[in-house]
Amino acid sequence: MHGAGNDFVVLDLRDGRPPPTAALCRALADRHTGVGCDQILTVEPPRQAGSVAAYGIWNSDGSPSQQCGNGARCVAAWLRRDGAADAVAFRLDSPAGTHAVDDLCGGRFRVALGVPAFMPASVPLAGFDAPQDRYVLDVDGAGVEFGAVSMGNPHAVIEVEDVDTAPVRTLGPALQRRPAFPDSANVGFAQVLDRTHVRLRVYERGAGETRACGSGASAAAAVLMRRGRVDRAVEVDLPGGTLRIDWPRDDAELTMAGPAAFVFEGEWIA
Ligand SMILES: N[C@H](CCC[C@H](N)C(=O)O)C(=O)O
Repeated sequence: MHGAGNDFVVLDLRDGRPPPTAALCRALADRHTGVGCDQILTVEPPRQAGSVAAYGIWNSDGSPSQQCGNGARCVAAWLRRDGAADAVAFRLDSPAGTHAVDDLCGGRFRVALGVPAFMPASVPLAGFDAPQDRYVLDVDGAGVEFGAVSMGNPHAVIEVEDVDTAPVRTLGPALQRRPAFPDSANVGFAQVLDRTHVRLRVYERGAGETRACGSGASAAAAVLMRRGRVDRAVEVDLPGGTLRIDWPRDDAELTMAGPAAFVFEGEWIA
């Protein structure tokens, strides 16, 4: 499956099979000797009463994550197709919490991803006690200014003049490797076009640059909204597609809406 070009192998483990090992995730994700994907998603029995199912997330390098916005929409589409979610509104559990999902029809879904967490300890971001709209870290001798927020997974957001020329594949890994990010980070490069449109590229933790990052679009929108740079409803244009982010108030849940598509089904020959 893919959500705006962020692609996934989806494993249905609702029969109680164990989650994949890191080695199996890396094997599945290999784009030459495996299936090829940015992340592996597992569909699992619900963790909370009232939820239809739960999902797990593993990056292509085998590392686990607590959240995947594009993946949440794909799991929602999976559950609607197999009838487990028999209503257009239902709830899904992730390692980050429980999420209200709306099937918007036409292959589009909206997911409530919780309240963005800006406390440094929540990101986590070490070396800072109170939340700041802008942090500065020294990266290879140069000061890099960024915002930081957790969507259940850690994000750094750098504002740039032009995403096409942003140093995504050099500064992304350099920043996520800083000791200030003890759990690494997904690094977004955001270009504000106007108050309702943002362009974004994301160098993801555990996967490198992806064609879209749902939690990254949410994180970038939340940082820019808190700075007053954009309105509380924005379209985020990523290389693989456009996501709609709404975050009406700082104490409200943020919602992310976008596509989810099935690509191929097969059997893994171990
Ligand atoms: N690389 C992320 C997980 C996948 C997130 C992304 N694909 C999304 O749509 O949110 C992390 O390690 O936190």
